[in-house]
Amino acid sequence: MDIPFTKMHGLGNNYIYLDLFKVDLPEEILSDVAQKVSNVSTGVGSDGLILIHPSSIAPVGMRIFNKDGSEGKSCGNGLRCTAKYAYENGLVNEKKFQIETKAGIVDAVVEVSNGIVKNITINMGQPRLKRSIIPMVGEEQQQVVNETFMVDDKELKITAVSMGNPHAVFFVDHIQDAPLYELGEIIEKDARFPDGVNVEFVEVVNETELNFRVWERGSGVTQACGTGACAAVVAASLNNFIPKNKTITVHLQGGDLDIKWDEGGYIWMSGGADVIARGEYHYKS
Ligand SMILES: N[C@H](CCC[C@H](N)C(=O)O)C(=O)O
Repeated sequence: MDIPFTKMHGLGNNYIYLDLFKVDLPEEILSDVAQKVSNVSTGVGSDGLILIHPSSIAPVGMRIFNKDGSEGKSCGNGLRCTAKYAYENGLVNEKKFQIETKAGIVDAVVEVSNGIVKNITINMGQPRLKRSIIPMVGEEQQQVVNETFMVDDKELKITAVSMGNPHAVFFVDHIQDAPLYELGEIIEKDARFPDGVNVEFVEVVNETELNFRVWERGSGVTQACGTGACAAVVAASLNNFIPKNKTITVHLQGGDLDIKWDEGGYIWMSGGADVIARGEYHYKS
């Protein structure tokens, strides 16, 4: 099956995007397509697969599948790329519009120059903080802020945040010392997270800057994670490392995102998105 695709990235967090306004794929092959197309040797190579699809509740919808074929519920970098694609390909004709995700509907605003989307701001909604919603085992109504979290014989301090997808945030003194490869996969698959978890290590540079690295559920280390950057700002604020309602610059491996947790409790994410290539993927089941 030959499938037209667009490869796009947000700060190096790259996905293969399929436009389901133009192609139709059976639900049962999506996970297999995600695994195969993401393979850098035998596929196109990416952090996963994103579907831009018709929606009955918004002008456009977005679904994300990780490199391992698992489906996530939201994707910050993916939402910025989806907004860019939707505007530049005429799926929407306003600069402000909504996008449906499995984590709920988000509001997008695109900044355009000569018909090209240069920057995208997304209202990512409100963070979910109760253990039962993260989800994380333990007292259901509790939040998880600066809690002791033992991994083998290592004592870590965890703050857990959901942006519709689960994030485990750990603060470190120096980002270059973050145990991304030693602990990323262990924590991702820890039984205390029934659905698995995205794992972020964060260094507080000052009260308006964070350094950030991520091990993603289902994809491993990526250059950037938009929902993770939102979770990092929420966690830093909950720990009183940074103020609320101020724009925080998050320095990710692939570049910077501006994030604000506003007085209404909404998280705003602003950053770029780029097209890498267009082509035709020869999928074999
Ligand atoms: N890279 C994405 C997050 C993917 C999340 C996915 N790994 C999961 O929740 O399973 C982002 O920019 O927000």
